[in-house]
Parts: sequence; C-alpha cells; structure tokens
Amino acid sequence: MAEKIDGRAIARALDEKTKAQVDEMVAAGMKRPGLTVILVGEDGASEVYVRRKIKACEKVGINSSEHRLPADTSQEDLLALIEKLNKDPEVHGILCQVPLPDHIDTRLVLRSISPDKDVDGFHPVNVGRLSTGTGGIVPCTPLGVMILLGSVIDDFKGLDAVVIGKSNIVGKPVANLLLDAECTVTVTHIYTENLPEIARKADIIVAAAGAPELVKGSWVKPGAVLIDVGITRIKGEDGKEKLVGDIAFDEVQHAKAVTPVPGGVGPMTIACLLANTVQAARALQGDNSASSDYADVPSRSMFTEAAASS
Ligand SMILES: Nc1nc(=O)c2c([nH]1)NC[C@@H]1CN(c3ccc(C(=O)N[C@@H](CCC(=O)O)C(=O)O)cc3)C=[N+]21
Repeated sequence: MAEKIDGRAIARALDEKTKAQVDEMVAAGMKRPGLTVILVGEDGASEVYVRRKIKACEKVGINSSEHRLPADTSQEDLLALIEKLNKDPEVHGILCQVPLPDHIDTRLVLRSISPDKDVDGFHPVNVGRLSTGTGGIVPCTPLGVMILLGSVIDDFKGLDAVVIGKSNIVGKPVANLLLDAECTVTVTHIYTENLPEIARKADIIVAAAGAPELVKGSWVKPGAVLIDVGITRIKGEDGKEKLVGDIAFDEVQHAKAVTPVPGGVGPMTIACLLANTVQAARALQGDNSASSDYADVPSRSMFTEAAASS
C-alpha cells in the first residue's frame, strides 16, 4: 500500500510554526501581520477558498480583511483599491483571487500588487527571483508541493521528476523548485507525446493538469512519489458533488506515497499563504531573516520539523 501523505496534518504543523512566529513578532513590538483578500464577482469555489483563507488567518493570529467586489467592477476601480492597499501600513499581504472576470486584464492586475506584498508570488519580480533562485515570495501551492515531497524524500539530488501541467501558478514554479533541489525535471502537458512512457520513468510525479484521473496506475513506476494538485468537482453516482484529482488514486497503490484529494495539496496551499504573509510582514518591517527560511526551498530542516511535529 502506498503511504497516504497527510496534507492536513503537515499543514497544521506548519500553522503552529507560523503562529509561533506571529506571537514572536508581536512580543517584539512589531505589527501583527495583516492579509487582505480581494474577490471579484461570485464564484462558488472561490468563495469557499476565500472563507477558508480568512478562517485560517484567525487560527494563527494574522489580521485579515476581505474586499468583495461585484462582477461588473471596472478594472480602474480594482487597480485603485490595490493602489490603496499597497500603501496601507497595516496590510502586509494582498491576494487577488483568480480567475478574474473577462473584462479585467489579470496580468495587469497581478503586476500592480507590490512585489513586497505579493503573497501569491505571482508578480513578475517574484517569478524572476524564483527562477534565478534569489529569494522572494514563493507561490503557495508549489511551496506546499515541495514541503509534502520533503515529508517523504530525504535526498532530491538526481531524482527524475515529471511535472504534468505548465501553468504559471503551479507547473512552471514547481519545475523551478525541483530544479533548485537538483532533480532532473521534465515538464509535460496534455499535448506531450508519450506522456505515459515519460511518467513511468519518474521518481516524482507532480500532476497539475486539471484533468480528472489522467494519471493511471500503468503510468506509475513502483516506489514513485506522487503529488496530486488537481481538484475537479464532479457529480458522484449518488448525485452528490465530489472532488477528484488528476491521479487515479485507487490504481497507484504500488507507489511509495501519494497525496489524497481532498486533504493533500489544498490545505498546504492555505498554510503556505499564511507563512508567506508572515514572511512579507517581517520583511516589510525590516527583518529580512524571514525570507532566507524560504530562499533555499526546499530546506530539508523545514520539512522534517513540519513532519516531526505533526
Ligand atoms: N490568487 C489566488 N491564489 C490562490 O492561491 C488561489 C486562487 N487565486 N484561486 C483559486 C486557487 C485554488 N486554491 C485552493 C486553496 C485551497 C484549497 C483547499 O483548501 N482544498 C481543500 C478542500 C477542497 C474543497 O473542499 O473544495 C483540500 O483539497 O482538501 C483548494 C484550492 C487557491 N487558489
């Protein structure tokens, strides 16, 4: 049986570390970290995620606020709000939930968030820092993926990693982090020929294509470590909504370890958002030691601490 990597437990452990950092900051007379989430329009899934993010902030002592804007909000008004938040000394992290409505230029909006407050790590400055291995804020889901991998892998050097999916939010940054960890990385996507064959060679598979149960049992080498980033909502046989990942979970029991959906990458995304907010709050208040914790992701000690205390 493959080990089921418990994303919820590892996220809880990371949250405890984050909470301790918040307490330490406040005790040292620094401002309590603050996160602002912007949600434009009404989208069922986005609302669930935003609610979870706000609740998670409360748990670790991060101040949070929420801006809910109607779907027909103009780009100009959204940019004006971001400009205001960029200048607000109580706000250390700004997250603008994507996808945005079609009439808004997402890239322009993400570029308008101050790189220092960009807790998503989506700003081109942070993307550039990540791809050159020079610190900055690492996107939440990719960071969570590396921590989950680190909970079962001791030495990444020379491992064969296959990333399925090439999004700016997951595929590309995950590939960069795996490269930094000295894996041999192959980035693939749904147009890749011989995808099953390429996957079969992998020691690590990160599936982030958004294609339900794409990765079959026959694609997986015995002993591989599998991370499932996909979340698709489908109607089950009983008519109830259920979540499926990009990996056919029941077929991959010959793997060494695999993340479930839900309870795998999702909770880590939120825990890393909180960690990023604390990092941003420390850096904005002149304490740059915070960023070095994450600059050399994956740092093995961070993973083992998180896993050990879970
Ligand atoms: N600017 C921006 N930043 C994001 O980080 C961002 C975003 N936009 N847009 C949407 C995606 C999606 N996302 C998730 C967060 C938590 C879970 C999560 O907690 N999942 C749980 C529960 C899943 C559920 O019940 O729906 C789990 O997998 O166990 C999933 C997905 C963040 N996103």
